Amino acid sequence: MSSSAITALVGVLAGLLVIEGTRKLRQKLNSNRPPLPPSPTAVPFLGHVLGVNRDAPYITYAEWAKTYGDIMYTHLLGQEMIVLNSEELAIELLEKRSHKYSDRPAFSTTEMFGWEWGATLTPYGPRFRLHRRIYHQVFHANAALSYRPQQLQKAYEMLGHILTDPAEYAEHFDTFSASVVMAVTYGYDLAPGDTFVNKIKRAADIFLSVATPEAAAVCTAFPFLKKLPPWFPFMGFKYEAAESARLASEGLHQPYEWTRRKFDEGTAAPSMVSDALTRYQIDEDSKDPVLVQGIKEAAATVYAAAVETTNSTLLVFLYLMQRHPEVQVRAQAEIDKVVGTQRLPTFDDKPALPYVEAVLRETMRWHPVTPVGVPHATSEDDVYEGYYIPKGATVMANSWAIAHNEEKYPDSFSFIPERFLNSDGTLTDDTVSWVFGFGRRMCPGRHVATASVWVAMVCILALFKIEKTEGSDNVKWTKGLSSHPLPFPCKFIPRDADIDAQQLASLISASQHES
Ligand code: HEM
Repeated sequence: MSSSAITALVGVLAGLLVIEGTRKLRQKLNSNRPPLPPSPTAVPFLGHVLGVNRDAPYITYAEWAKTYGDIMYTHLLGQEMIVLNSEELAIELLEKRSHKYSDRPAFSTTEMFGWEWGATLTPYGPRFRLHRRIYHQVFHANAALSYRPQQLQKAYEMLGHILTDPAEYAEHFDTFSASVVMAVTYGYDLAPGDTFVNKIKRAADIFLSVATPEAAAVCTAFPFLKKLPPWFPFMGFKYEAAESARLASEGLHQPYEWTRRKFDEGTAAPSMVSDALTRYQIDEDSKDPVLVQGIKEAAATVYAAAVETTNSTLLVFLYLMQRHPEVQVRAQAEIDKVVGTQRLPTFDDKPALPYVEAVLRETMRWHPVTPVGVPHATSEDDVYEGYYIPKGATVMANSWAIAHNEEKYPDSFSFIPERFLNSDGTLTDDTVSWVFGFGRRMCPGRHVATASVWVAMVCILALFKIEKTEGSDNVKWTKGLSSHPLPFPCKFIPRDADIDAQQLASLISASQHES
């Protein structure tokens, strides 16, 4: 649903909200509870819908924090929201009181788009615990080490694709991110152009671009909208919802069934799904349908949660590199000293490359690709520092505001990897873990994610110099829950002018011998 459609809908239907808003307000005035957190002035009953920058709400919230403080209350068409604008507060509530703050808001559009099974959206309860158990078993820090050979292999393949076809780098990033995820989740070896994952990708793309929180808020406030046909004015998004629902259902079952077949034949490569089938001794799906459904849900969610975020981080990295040749020079000097020029980097080099790690951390800090994280929700009422936090409120930790906390990150809009280095060149303790969220919902794939982004970055820096070209300064950024630059023109110049596919193959072979 477009922004103008939402605004028009809001205008037409505002009157209905007045009745509902009056009822809620009366209820609130009558109770003896403590005050809500500070809040900007709202349009009566519509809330803050008109004051929030819809393309980048996190910027509005960070601005408001200067006046109202780090904890704020807002509401959007009756949906109450608490915005946390500091890392300390997010830890205080989302981690230390995680038993109350680990639910997810019930987006009324989720089911319409066919994503009601998504682990990222699951309410805090038994299904959530099953998903998290499966994730923990396969993605905890030590388990994540076992995926490094696949990650390295896929990064080397990506270098070959960029070398032969640099203009299509965004597609190569995507293939890299998707192929790591498919290997890790299903043991599936994805080739470029492979259509196996297109369904879940398309379903995730539709959901992320169309099922915005604003569309959800409108449908929640006016449930009858869900019943209107797609040809009804402003309801065009329902065509996309129907397509998303069909694709999401196929994406939920088909990749699982592929791995199940391989598992039964005894030819399945190690993966999250085959690990779960072995661990829970599921020799037949009918033996424990609830568990099998949980495995399918956890696995299919990984694709949606991992590909876009990994890919987005690589696009931010590229954007920063073409603007900061001095950072490339320093990183490449470090790589050349440790790795040399007769092979490519491997994970064994990681501890000896602190500057490259600092570039990774500064990239994730400079522009968090999920700027308001993924919203949590409260499952109970709470009181914090005298403020009332209602049950059912959406709670957002504003990563954007955390990234731009000038006390912790001075000159925060500048890209300065050195901020993560001590004076002796070793790394500081700040791993920017907050970009992966907080508490019981914190990203379970963070160890896999940082390894994927690190290996892709270090390999690109080892082989190429990235330069601006015409159009490089005209970069557009995506809007919504996930934020990253849209592909922009830039040059990948091989650092060794003579390198060709054959020489790259020799470098790869020397590196594999080394690792
Ligand atoms: C740079 C890449 C990534 C970033 C920035 C990122 C960030 C996040 C964030 C902010 C959340 C929400 C946390 C919260 O609610 O507090 C999340 C959730 C999640 N992430 Fe990631 N993620 C990345 C990559 C991955 C990867 C590679 C995987 C899987 C291998 C993954 C799997 C998940 C899942 C399943 C959830 C939902 C967890 C839940 O709701 O309980 N993510 N991620």
